[in-house]
Amino acid sequence: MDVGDGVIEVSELRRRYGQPGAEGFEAVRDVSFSVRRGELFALLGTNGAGKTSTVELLEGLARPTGGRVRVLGHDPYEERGAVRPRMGVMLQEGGFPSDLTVAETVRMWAGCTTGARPVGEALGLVGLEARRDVRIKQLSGGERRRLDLALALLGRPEVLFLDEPTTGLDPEARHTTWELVRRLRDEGTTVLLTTHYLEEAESLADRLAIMREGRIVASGTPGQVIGAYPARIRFAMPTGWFVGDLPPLDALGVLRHQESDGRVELQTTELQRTLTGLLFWARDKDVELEGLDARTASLEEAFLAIAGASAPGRGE
Ligand SMILES: Nc1ncnc2c1ncn2[C@@H]1O[C@H](COP(=O)(O)OP(=O)(O)OP(=O)(O)O)[C@@H](O)[C@H]1O
Repeated sequence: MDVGDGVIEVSELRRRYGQPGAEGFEAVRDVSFSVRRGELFALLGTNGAGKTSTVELLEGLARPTGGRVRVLGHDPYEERGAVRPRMGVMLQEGGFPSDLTVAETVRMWAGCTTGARPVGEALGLVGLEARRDVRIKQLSGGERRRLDLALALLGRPEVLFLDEPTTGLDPEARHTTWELVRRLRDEGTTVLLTTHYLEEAESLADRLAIMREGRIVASGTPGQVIGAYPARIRFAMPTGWFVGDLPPLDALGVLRHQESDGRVELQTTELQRTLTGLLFWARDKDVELEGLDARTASLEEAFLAIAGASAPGRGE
């Protein structure tokens, strides 16, 4: 993986929970990746895969047990003062004083932020201007999430860490947030995102990594990760014809096939070759493949195959 121009550089990172000397539990095991300036990198994985444990090390909230982290060229734990003013962090739980209003909260935060945006501008970014005088305890879960994002953006960060930023947002607010994140990325902000919404990762990420049991088990552009998984072709076998009447499936690049009630599903990593062979066969036999549907794997299918390959285990 490229290093050098990496705004975030992580190599052989490890994090163990528990008392030093005791066996404990290793939540991050030998993780390496780098994120370039203006790139949006998504870290995916099932619950407990180690995403938050990794991101907290990048945010300088804990010291790694092993390996190395650099953010903007600095060790985020040892040189926190050099890095913190240049990063924006949106944690999974904001935790604000519930009696303050939205505007008071932003103002309080601005007091400890260098070069903070004006309150109105920060709230405008996330569509909360109209809620500025509402107390935190009266906000909906989605509005609190948007306030979390406004606070993360307050200091115009060069690096933005977003830990499940759209959890609890309605579809419209989620799309608005995606637009905002895209705009920030296009303006040069480097973004590290964790999310359980695969559509979000597929739509936003320039590159992504999937974690399982503390390790990265797949990484690349969404297209590369998806491309490693078979495409599917589905159709109804024409009346009077059987799968055995098709050209030899392995010669068409088919990896697996199944048939049920006359519906056939073929899996292939060579979608064009398989589809062409199938369509030529149908034309030669002058039959129609009803309900013909051909599609590449989705990130969700790839994710389920990769991340769900075995149950999370402890103590390996
Ligand atoms: N303070 C802690 N002490 C001991 N174990 C912990 C601690 N924090 C997290 N863990 C364990 O480390 C593993 C990784 O947790 P982590 O929160 O990093 O996963 P995650 O991928 O962010 O999950 P989620 O998607 O649920 O947020 C889990 O098995 C979790 O139980």
